[in-house]
Amino acid sequence: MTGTAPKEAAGQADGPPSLYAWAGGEEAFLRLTEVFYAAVLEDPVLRPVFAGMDAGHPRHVALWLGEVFGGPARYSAERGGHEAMAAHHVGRGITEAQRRRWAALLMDAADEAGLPGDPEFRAVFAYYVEWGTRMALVYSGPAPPPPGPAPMPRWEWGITPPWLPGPDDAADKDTDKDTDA
Ligand code: HEM
Repeated sequence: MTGTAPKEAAGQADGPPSLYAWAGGEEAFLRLTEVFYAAVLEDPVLRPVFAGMDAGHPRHVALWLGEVFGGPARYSAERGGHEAMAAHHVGRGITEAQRRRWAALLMDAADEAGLPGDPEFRAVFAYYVEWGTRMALVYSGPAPPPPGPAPMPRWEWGITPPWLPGPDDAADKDTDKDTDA
């Protein structure tokens, strides 16, 4: 199923809400990674990679994604931030086939977990997933970037902000009324 963004996330007064709020907050990211890793463990390409994963892994990735998309900095506080996340991928030798399957299953999981299906949200989501999986490939490969503190990636709406009804729409309606009268 594909969801719609909750109305309370609209936040017109202060500009667009964060991607995190638009997605549905902590609960939505926890749902997403739960659905995703259940599929990963059934998948012939990815099962061998994740067979021995930490039981808390889905939750940790939910915290990471939440922080990337503008939520609270919980991955940084609880799991060591970017440096620790990158280190989890070092030496794993992820293949392009595994990367692609990871990205494809996460997109499917976004549908199944009911994340917003609007083109703007999904475009930014896909942008991050493409970038993030390619970075995981680089870190897992033969010449990873040197370890060290690096800023947490933070994703915003960029050139595809969400569509929100604004004051201009209301003004248009008033004008129509005046014309009709
Ligand atoms: C946007 C892309 C990705 C994100 C956001 C991501 C996120 C993460 C995070 C946050 C961790 C550390 C979790 C913790 O703190 O315990 C992690 C670990 C890991 N990641 Fe990724 N990852 C991505 C891509 C990939 C890909 C493409 C693969 C392989 C196909 C992969 C394989 C792994 C593995 C095997 C671990 C260690 C799991 C464990 O033993 O607990 N990741 N990832």
